[in-house]
Amino acid sequence: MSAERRRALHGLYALTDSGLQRPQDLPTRVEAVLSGGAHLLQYRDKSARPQRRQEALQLAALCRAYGAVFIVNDDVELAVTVAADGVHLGRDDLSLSAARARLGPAAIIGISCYNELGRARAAAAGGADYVAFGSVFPSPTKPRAVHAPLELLAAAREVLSLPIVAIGGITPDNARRVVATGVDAVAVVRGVFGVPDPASAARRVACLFDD
Ligand SMILES: Cc1ncc(COP(=O)(O)OP(=O)(O)O)c(N)n1
Ligand SMILES: Cc1ncsc1CCOP(=O)(O)O
Ligand SMILES: [Mg+2]
Repeated sequence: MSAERRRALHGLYALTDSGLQRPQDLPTRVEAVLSGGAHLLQYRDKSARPQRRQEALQLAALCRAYGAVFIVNDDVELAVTVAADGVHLGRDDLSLSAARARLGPAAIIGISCYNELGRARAAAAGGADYVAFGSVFPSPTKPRAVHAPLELLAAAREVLSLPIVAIGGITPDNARRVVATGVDAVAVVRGVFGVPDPASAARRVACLFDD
């Protein structure tokens, strides 16, 4: 992986949630998080609302303006439509190989590995650009997520050379302990979008990483 791509997959990775604000407030909230220093943004909307395309296009433009990476969750066709930088895929989504065939070699493809190192090794061997482990802490956004403890993140860092993302229950108050395991990025929903001041929450997490 190029040094430039490695640098891009580093720092605060903010994930949207359509339940956390009025639809008309989403771009302003995202801009606040980007201005606070998020390096990556994932459009994560589990609904089938027809506005998804328009929202994703708006967020893609904002990310371009801030030099942030724009990732679409689950939906490879939406990623193509809005010319996203890549997609994030879990076990219920399209396979890594099918997504790579559709998106091409330049696309960033992230894979959910839950608490399974074996799944991460397979993703790395299959050409994933990053792997994600979680939930590190209990997550109100995904209450049934399996637990991926800090010790697993540290063990993953020892054996994996591709970028590692930690997710689940991460907030400005606990992110330092997660970053200390050596992960490349922390993925956060409520810790930045579920608070009154998203820009300052984002700043508090982003400043834990060297730039
Ligand atoms: C960065 C990141 N990590 C993990 C996930 C979870 O993906 P998945 O397991 O497919 O669950 P949903 O998010 O689709 O509900 C993620 N989206 N992003
Ligand atoms: C998508 C996902 N996968 C594991 S936990 C989680 C949700 C993370 O949201 P929050 O940062 O609000 O805990
Ligand atoms: Mg998914």
